Amino acid sequence: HPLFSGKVVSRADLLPEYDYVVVGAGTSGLTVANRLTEQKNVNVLVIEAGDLDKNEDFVTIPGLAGGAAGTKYDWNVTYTANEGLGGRKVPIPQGKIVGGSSKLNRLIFDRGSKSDYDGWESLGNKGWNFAGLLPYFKKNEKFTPPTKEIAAQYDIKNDLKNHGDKGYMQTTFSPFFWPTTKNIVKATKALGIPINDQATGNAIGGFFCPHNQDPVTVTRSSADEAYYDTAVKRQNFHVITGQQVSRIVTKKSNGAVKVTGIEFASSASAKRQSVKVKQEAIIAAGALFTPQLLQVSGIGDPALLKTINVTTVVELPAVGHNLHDHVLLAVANTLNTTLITSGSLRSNATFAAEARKQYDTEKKGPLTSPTGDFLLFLPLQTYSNATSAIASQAKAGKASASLPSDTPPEVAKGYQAQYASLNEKLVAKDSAILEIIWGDGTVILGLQHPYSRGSVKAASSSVFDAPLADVGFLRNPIDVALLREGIHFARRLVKTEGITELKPVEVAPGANVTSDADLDAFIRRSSSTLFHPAGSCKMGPKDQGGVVDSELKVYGVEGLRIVDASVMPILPAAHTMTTVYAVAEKAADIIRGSAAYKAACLE
Ligand SMILES: Cc1cc2nc3c(=O)[nH]c(=O)nc-3n(C[C@H](O)[C@H](O)[C@H](O)COP(=O)(O)OP(=O)(O)OC[C@H]3O[C@@H](n4cnc5c(N)ncnc54)[C@H](O)[C@@H]3O)c2cc1C
Repeated sequence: HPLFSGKVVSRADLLPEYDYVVVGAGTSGLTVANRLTEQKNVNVLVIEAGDLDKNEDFVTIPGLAGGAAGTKYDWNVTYTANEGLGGRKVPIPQGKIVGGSSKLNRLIFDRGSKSDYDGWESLGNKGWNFAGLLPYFKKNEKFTPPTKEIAAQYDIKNDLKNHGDKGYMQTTFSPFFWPTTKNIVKATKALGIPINDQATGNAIGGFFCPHNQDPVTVTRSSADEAYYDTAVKRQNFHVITGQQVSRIVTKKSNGAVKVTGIEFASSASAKRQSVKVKQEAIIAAGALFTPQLLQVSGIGDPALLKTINVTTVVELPAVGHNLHDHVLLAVANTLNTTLITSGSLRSNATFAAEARKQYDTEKKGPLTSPTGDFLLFLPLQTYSNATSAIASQAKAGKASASLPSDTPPEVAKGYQAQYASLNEKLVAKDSAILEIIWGDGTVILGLQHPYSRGSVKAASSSVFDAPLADVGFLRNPIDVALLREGIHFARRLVKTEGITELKPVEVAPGANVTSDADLDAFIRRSSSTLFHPAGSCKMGPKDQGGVVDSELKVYGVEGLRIVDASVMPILPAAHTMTTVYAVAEKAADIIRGSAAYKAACLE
């Protein structure tokens, strides 16, 4: 085809012009593109840098989930050297594939608490609260309750009114739980921690966690199976793969800047090609690549743009700031038990072969489980006795301790409001500070409301040079204190009835590591990512560092919206995929309610 060198997946003809061009066929991009093409008079092109997968086992089989990280389906990028981690560089997997990171992830499908989303509204985003998002959480999913056996064994009850049954995303519980899940549930009860249903807005305490997997085929349900497969036969839904968007093309007239096209290429040296945008460009390239694309297109901080030789089109210094991510820290124990554990899949070839046979023939057994069947999301006062000491430390501290030194004033002002909200979360009972993922002796701690912030900066004027993403982990020492308390809790947990019978012996950091100084050194030496970068083009008032308004429109540019993880003003205490889908479903409704969309439908 004369217009492009990549592959148009859905149709052989790329049109010169589309109503909507979506950048990135990932979790959010496919959701929005699917919903917009439900109206057949509107046409949409999705441009994706990666390719379609070939249904490899590591993509489809729940027990192998996460296996696509580090492959050609991953951008294989790394956060920049992190001062708070002693200069370490932490790899951050990001999907480069149709389906985006929903093809790489661990299938944990959970919502945050009501307080998390209500907090978005309090930061100046009208209508963005739990009640406003609930219809979209439901719209996304087609929920199937657990099998009778699992429900009975674990006493899992789900109120179906909190779930969707018509969505494209298949969600259910895996039909196999690793045996020591019973031990962690028993210990949770012994500690007096309540077990709730995460879908209700009360994702506090313990909960049994659904996964985005199909209950019949027992394979991953990603944005690809859910939103691409169901839209691909529509004549008005076009997808082109293997093409990286290199620039958002804009035009200035009468003082206004308007998007007119999208430019793309298959490689840094390939010829740039472009399509025209009739109504809007919708950016869904993820929390690291979306701000980079804006910057190389001249939308960002003039000081940064000057250093990379890009002419400023729209002055928006907040682009790329407020990047944050959940911090992961593992406290590891060996177990002495006759129960089978997930490590057997790697260490015992006979066991692994039997598990594979069982999966292939019956769709049962260990490979149906991505693990993470039971999670804990704990308020500070549930896992620590140091709440008032840490709350005083935070109150006495300066918000600026969380921020890079070159933070623009409006971003710092917006963060001041976040800091106040984070301080409230420290003492709240309805806000989780720490996640615990039990992995057969390994207690994974996930810091849910980190104080520290970083930024994404384009490294050059070329989108083909990986962006410089400084996630700023542990910049603020409060984050270290919250994790230190987490280690103390992990130790208490394994000394609790339920876990004691597994005879745990701590191997990392090791029982002899007890002083604050030694624990802090371990934390800085070992922390990494829980894979949830967000916030780098946050939704919020412009004078508080917002990049998009509450309709997800980029300030100062007509015809440009962002719909991915970068718009979250502050991370919820939850894994991020489910929230990304809800935001994208809501985004599609916002766009469909717009005058431009309605006018296009009438044409
Ligand atoms: C290893 C891993 C494990 C995770 N585990 C979980 C989990 O178990 N549960 C959970 O809830 N969350 C999990 N997450 C997080 C979750 O998957 C993400 O938050 C979510 O998928 C992000 O969606 P998105 O739409 O913002 O970006 P993505 O889904 O990453 O989509 C972005 C898309 O844009 C494309 N793109 C980028 N730049 C360009 C460009 N210039 N031109 C064209 N295309 C471009 C990318 O290739 C990609 O396909 C995990 C993530 C990872 C990486």
